[in-house]
Amino acid sequence: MTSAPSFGALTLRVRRPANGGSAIAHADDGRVVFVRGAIPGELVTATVVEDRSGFLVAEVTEVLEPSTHRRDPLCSAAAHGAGCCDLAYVAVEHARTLKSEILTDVLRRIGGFTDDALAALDGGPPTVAALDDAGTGWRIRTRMGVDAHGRAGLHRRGAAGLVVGHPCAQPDSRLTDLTAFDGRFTPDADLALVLDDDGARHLIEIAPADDAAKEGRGGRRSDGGRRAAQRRRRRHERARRTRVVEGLPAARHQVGKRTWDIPVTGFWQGHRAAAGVYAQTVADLVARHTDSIGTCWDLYGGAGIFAATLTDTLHAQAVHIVDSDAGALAAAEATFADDDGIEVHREEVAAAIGGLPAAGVVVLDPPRTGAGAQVIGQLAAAGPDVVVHVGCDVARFARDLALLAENGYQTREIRGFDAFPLTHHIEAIAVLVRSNSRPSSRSADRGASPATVD
Ligand SMILES: C[S@@+](CC[C@H](N)C(=O)[O-])C[C@H]1O[C@@H](n2cnc3c(N)ncnc32)[C@H](O)[C@@H]1O
Repeated sequence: MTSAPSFGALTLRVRRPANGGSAIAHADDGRVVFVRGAIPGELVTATVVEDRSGFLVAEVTEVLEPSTHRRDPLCSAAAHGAGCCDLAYVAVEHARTLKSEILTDVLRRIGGFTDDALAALDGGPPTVAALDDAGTGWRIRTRMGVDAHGRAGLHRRGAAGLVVGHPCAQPDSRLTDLTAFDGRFTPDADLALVLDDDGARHLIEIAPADDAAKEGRGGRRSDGGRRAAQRRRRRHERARRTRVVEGLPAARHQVGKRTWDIPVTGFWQGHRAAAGVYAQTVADLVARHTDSIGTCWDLYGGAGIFAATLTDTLHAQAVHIVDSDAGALAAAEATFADDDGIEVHREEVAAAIGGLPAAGVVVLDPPRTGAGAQVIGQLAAAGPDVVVHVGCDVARFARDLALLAENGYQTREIRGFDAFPLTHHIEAIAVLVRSNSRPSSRSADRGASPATVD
């Protein structure tokens, strides 16, 4: 990557949305320009900030012909340079329309779906649906940083430092009003904040990172470098001291009849409606595609939201939850202490699959990196009849669907969810069925019983 002083400012007609929050235009020489801060249809001037082989990246400096969907930024923090709400300037409903276009586009380009294949899906080409009516104030779990004066703030986009005194529009406002703590946090610490289902706030301070751990923040770097740095930061974070500032070390969340006590520093869906909607969606999609459900796997299962719905709604005989996170699995063990049918495996998914009993239904909910070729190959070799893929990065999700297709699984339905309003992120859930006649090596002992949906 080199800077491109020769390009300077460009005047561009912006054509269509791109995955990742930019919009696509073409420079006079025909090169593709990914424009940040623009809405398809607009005429803008933009400054080139990156010149990569084959395409440019530019940032809007002036909107000459604004879209009717342009809004004053809904997020004060983003308007002041924070990296939180990259689509804060787009009306939330229109952003959903753009996300639907992006979802079908990545399914075509990366997932290998033709227009006919998308039209043939149950429900037709997928769209991105709202999780609830709230475009703002939906987040119940968030992270913040602490500046040198002990004040909470949001990390800047693409740069070191914090934006202080300007709230982000994503969190429930009960979560991030921290003025009472101004000057009282440890400089350079991180904060984990959670609102539990009763509306109580839980706040943990994570001691300042050492220099290696700080690598994971800020600054411009290639995507691969950023992800590696994030992994290193997470590893370091586990070793950092934590201090409960308010509330408890774990927060209670409920889905259906089950409750979980999830560590404040651990993983739970960020949108208050997400866990319930995804659980219902998984149950619905599985029930549509199998009339027998015996043993299931909940891969990357965390605390076991899907294990619960497979057991409680679909009456699975046995569910194996696999996750590498000790905190999530401790929560799962406590929640399922009286369920003989639910077993917890603390392992990497790739290492665990070979040792699990055969399953007729597999739900996988990998992190943003997706499951990848190795895990998809192992999964397909085990030969479940039905696979449900829950993806929080649509490009990796589409790649995993393509890998599943290569391994004999046909996608039947895909649903998109606007689980991160004000940002470009999209959640998608697909159901696939085994379409080849290759028998599973372990299909004999599935112990199937009729699937019913409560
Ligand atoms: C998107 S979260 C989903 C968690 C859970 N399904 C839920 O909805 O709460 C991804 C989960 O994958 C786990 N994870 C990430 N990489 C893993 C791996 N290689 N093997 C096992 N678990 C992994 C994380 O600990 C995290 O709990």
